[in-house]
Amino acid sequence: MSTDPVLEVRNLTVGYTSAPVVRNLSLRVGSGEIVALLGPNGAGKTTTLRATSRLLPAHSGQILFRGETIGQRSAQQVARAGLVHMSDRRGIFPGLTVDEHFRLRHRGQKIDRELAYDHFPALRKLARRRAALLSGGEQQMLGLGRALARRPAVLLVDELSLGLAPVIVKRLLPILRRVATETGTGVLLVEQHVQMALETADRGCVLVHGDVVLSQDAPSLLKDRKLIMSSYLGEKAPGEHNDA
Ligand SMILES: Nc1ncnc2c1ncn2[C@@H]1O[C@H](COP(=O)(O)OP(=O)(O)OP(=O)(O)O)[C@@H](O)[C@H]1O
Repeated sequence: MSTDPVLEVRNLTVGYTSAPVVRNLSLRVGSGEIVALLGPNGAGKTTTLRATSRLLPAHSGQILFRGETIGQRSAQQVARAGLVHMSDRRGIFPGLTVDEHFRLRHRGQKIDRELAYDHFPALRKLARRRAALLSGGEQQMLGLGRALARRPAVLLVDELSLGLAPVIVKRLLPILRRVATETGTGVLLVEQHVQMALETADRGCVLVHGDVVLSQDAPSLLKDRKLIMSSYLGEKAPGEHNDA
């Protein structure tokens, strides 16, 4: 894994009104690195991702993508340049088939359909099925397939696990790991399954009330997972059998 930063967030302050939701947040994602952004509900994780992909204007701070500031660029421009945001809404069109999703351009950008199927071979036999009829896990594969087929330099993933059984998330996260390691894509991952996120990630940041309270390598955070969950995430750590 290289440590070249493909994404750097410096002193980001952002919110929806004059009151910031996230304050002075700084983080770096290296080439081929997965960074998990953890935190309780309402901590500002989604807001951070939205500001990073320019969907939400920052109050202050800098976002650097491949070493260049993107503060003046639109969300569309940064998406085309390779900073891809996979939101919790997944970008699924219920009336379109799987294959149509992979043929459809994304903001004018062609999608590598074969690459999408290579990542998710299970979708080949569902090619003609409309997205509305797919299971939640299959829909997530479709959204992730579309995102990965654009060969992102940086991928922002918001709640891969939303509405899905942990067993499905457990199958999807290794695909992210493989893509990051093999292609150098840097991944910023918001994930509610703390154990699984840290098993996949290289590093983790814990965000509480808009402030980064902890930033460490994933194995160290995993060791202290129970303490972190009770101290920062406002919940008791579930037994291994529940979360693994
Ligand atoms: N569009 C919006 N307008 C106003 N406030 C918002 C908006 N979206 C989010 N917020 C507020 O900003 C704060 C941070 O929300 P955010 O969605 O970033 O948190 P989160 O850490 O992703 O939480 P969760 O884990 O519950 O998804 C919350 O208090 C939320 O109510």
